[in-house]
Amino acid sequence: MCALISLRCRQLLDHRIEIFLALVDISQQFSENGNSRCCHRDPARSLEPGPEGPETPIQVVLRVRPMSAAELRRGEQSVLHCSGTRTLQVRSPSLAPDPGRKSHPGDAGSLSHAPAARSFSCTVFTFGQTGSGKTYTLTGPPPQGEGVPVPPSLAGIMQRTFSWLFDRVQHLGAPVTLRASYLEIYNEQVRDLLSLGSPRPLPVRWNKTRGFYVEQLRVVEFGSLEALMELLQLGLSRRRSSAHTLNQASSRSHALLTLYISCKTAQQMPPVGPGEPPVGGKLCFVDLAGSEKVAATGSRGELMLEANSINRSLLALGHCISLLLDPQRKQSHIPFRDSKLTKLLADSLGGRGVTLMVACVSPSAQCLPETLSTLRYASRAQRVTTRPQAPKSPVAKQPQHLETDMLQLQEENRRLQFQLDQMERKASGLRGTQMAWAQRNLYGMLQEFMLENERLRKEKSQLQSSRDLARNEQHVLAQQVHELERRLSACHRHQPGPGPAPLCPCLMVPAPSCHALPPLCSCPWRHLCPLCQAPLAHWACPWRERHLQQVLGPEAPGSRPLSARPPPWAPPCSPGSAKCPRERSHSDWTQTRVLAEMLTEEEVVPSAPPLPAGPPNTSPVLRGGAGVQNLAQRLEALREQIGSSLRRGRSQLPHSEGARSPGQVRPPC
Ligand SMILES: Nc1ncnc2c1ncn2[C@@H]1O[C@H](COP(=O)(O)OP(=O)(O)OP(=O)(O)O)[C@@H](O)[C@H]1O
Repeated sequence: MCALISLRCRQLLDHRIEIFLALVDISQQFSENGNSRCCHRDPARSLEPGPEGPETPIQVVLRVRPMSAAELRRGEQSVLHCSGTRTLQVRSPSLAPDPGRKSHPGDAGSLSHAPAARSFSCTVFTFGQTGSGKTYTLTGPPPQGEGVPVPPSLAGIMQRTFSWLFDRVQHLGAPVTLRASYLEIYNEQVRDLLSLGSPRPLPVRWNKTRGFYVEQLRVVEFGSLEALMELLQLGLSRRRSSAHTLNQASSRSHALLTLYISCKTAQQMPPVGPGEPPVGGKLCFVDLAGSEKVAATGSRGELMLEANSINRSLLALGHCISLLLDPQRKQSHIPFRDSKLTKLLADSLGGRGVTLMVACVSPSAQCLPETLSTLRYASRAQRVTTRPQAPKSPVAKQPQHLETDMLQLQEENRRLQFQLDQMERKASGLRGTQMAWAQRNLYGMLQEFMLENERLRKEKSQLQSSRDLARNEQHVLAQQVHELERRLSACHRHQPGPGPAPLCPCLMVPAPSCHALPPLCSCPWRHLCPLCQAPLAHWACPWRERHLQQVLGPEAPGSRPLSARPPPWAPPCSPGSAKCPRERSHSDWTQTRVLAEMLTEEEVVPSAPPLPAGPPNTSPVLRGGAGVQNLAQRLEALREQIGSSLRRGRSQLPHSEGARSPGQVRPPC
């Protein structure tokens, strides 16, 4: 026997445990043992851990068991020969006359193992014809009797891995929790091999975080190698097996033993629901039941039904593998739901784990067709790639993911329903035990659909209620904002005034009505005298009265009562005013101010009269977009105009006022 794998644990920065799956030189291990052979490619590249993340091919190795006593008794010949570590030779008169020929191109010879991969989730599974040595490879020979230990050289992969693991955990020094679960898939039903009572069928469920998992599966914590070995023996003793022509102790079920390795400290572990395995490293050993030709094994009745179920699930597995090989199909749907086996291996085959497959074959000439079929299977499987990733902690689901998941599940349900209908039609032609078996299976599937739908409905209602909550929260927030705004404006209203309003220096009206409305104040001379440019804050223009008369003519501030004057914030010339020869639109004026404020983000106080009347402006005043761009151009033009008009005004306002006629300095309006 050999040690195909060894495990290494190490503490990660994020305080979880990572498992390294290190493939060791299998050929050496096998030749040490001497009673079996293995072929693989490139054994030298074995111990270096590979990079995490990129696609990693499934590792496939081949094991050829020695001829059994029964085969020798029957006078069968051995037709398989390993030459070196890379080539399997087949000597079969029926196949080809050339004794040195490879079994077929690219099969055993191309069974390779790449540099070791590492991941949290590792799977080792054995497959091959019935009696080819799968169980033996994983668990070694059965104990010869009470208290007679199996020699370490004959121990199976599992026992070797267990002792290596304990060794490493002790050296690691960190507190580590080790747990195990052990189940079998018998006649498409999952049974817990570690259950306290008698094993009963358990449902397989799916969720985003865990993928497929078995509900209510017992996960047992263990602290010593002996305890783990006991769990293994307990499971092995409960597993279904029967005798047939090719194997006296043939396993009638697929068995999955899973070890969960996680950090012990509570704060380093995400919360785990009752019965859920902990998050962390995972190592799964899968002993597939052997494919069998019912005619060759002589199976009848119950045995035949078992064989059919085994073959069917192996077929589903093969189907998934071939789809996974196709890069285009890989992106689309892989029918992992077609059987319990493919569901539970979905993660290993198409997911985030590292997988090692051990193809087991018998060297007997009688088994050659099955051997070749196993080799083809292996050859295909080794081209399947996975992308190793650390499992994520079970965080709260994102609603949008939840919705997508639900849609996917519903789609699957529809498809499965269709299959179920078809099967039901087929089953109607069956009789007796076959009918009973078919009914049992159909009923199981139906039950699963119902449970899954129930779960879907629950998740949907959860999603709905979380949305309602969000909406309510939004509503409450809006109300709070509204209330705050209301209070703020009330505060402003009740603020004490600044005292008696000063008079507007230009029009001599009380300032509140003019200056208290700065954004809309249209008083054109609020800051600068339009004639001499003196700042209004220091209104000291010696010609003030005359300027005002010049600007306003007979409408000068002192010539009529305040009440009769136009409001100071109105544009100097009202729209449509007959007195204004160059009429400007009031809206132009306002528009320009709004725009200027918008562009400069400051209060804009006009420093000159509004625009001369031009073609009607149709562009709307918009915050942004083409309208704003047009207006910005117009504003620029306006500035130009104001500048030139001011320059002109200044040049016409020399310090000797006698050089000027009154009409000359009158602003445009
Ligand atoms: N490497 C080996 N050395 C010696 N004997 C072996 C070896 N491999 C298998 N055998 C023997 O071959 C027989 C069949 O092995 P095993 O039960 O492991 O086959 P299997 O593939 O698991 O069959 P099944 O699919 O029917 O369960 C057993 O008697 C076992 O002891």
